Amino acid sequence: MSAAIEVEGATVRYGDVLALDEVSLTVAPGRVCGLLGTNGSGKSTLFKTLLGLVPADGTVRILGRTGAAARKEGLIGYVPQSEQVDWAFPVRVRDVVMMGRYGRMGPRRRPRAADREAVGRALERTRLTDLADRQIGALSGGQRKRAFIARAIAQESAVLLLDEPFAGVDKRSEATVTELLLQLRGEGHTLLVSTHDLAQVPHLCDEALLLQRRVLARGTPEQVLRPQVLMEAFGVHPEEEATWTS
Ligand SMILES: Nc1ncnc2c1ncn2[C@@H]1O[C@H](COP(=O)(O)OP(=O)(O)OP(=O)(O)O)[C@@H](O)[C@H]1O
Repeated sequence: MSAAIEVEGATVRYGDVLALDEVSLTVAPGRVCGLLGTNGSGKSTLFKTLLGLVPADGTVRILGRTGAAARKEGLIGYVPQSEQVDWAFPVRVRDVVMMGRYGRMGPRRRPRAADREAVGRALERTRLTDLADRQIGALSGGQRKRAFIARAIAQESAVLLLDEPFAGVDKRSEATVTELLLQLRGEGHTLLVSTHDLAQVPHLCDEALLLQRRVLARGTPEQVLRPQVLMEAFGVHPEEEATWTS
C-alpha cells in the first residue's frame, strides 16, 4: 500500500535561515509517527510544508497528492500549536469545531444536519459537549487543545497533523488526548504528532523521527529514544529528563 505521508529531500529556507535540510519521512496509512526535536528544530515548518503552506524543495506527497491539493480536498486535519491561535477571537467552541466542516459546505457555509451531527459527535468524543457554547478563550489549555482536536475529528480527514498536542495541558486532558489519538489510529487515520514529551512516545507512536533541521534518527520509538542517540543529539538522557524544555 502506498504511503499516507511521503516526504523526500524537503529543504525549506526562510531568507537566510535553513529550517529544513533534506528531510525525508514516510508514514504508512494507519500509523502514528512521533516528531521529536527541540524548539526551533523545524517541526512546525515540516507541518506547514506538509500542508503546502510553505514552499519546499524536494517532494511532498499526502495520499499521492501535493500538500496543497490534499489540504484543499480536506484530506489533512491540522491541530496548530497553541501559540499560533488568537484566543481573543470571539468564537464559541461549537463554531471552532464546525470550521472542520467548512470544506464540505458551499460558499455560504450553511451547516446541514450531517455537519451538526459530526460536530456533536466530535464534541462528545473530546468531552466538550457541556462547554460547546463557551467562548474558546474562556477554556483551559487542555480544553482548548481538545477543541482543535474536535475540529480535526469533525473534518473526518484521513491524515492528522498535531503540533504539540500535549503542551500546556493538564493530566486529565493529556489522558483524554492520548486515548483519542489511539482511537483515531484504530479507525485507520494516519497521525504525525510533534511532542517535547518523550514519555508519550513509546505507548502512542509506532515510529518516531528525531529532527534537528535534518533527520538525526528515524525508526521505532526504541531505536530513536536510545540513550546514546539522545545524548549525542541534545545531551539529554530520557530517564533523567522525560520532557524537553525550551
Ligand atoms: N516565518 C519565519 N521567518 C524566519 N524564520 C523562521 C520563520 N518561521 C520559523 N523560522 C525559523 O526556522 C527554524 C525552525 O522553526 P520552527 O518553528 O519550524 O521550529 P519548531 O521545531 O516548530 O520550534 P517550536 O517548537 O519552537 O515552534 C527556527 O530557526 C525559526 O526561528
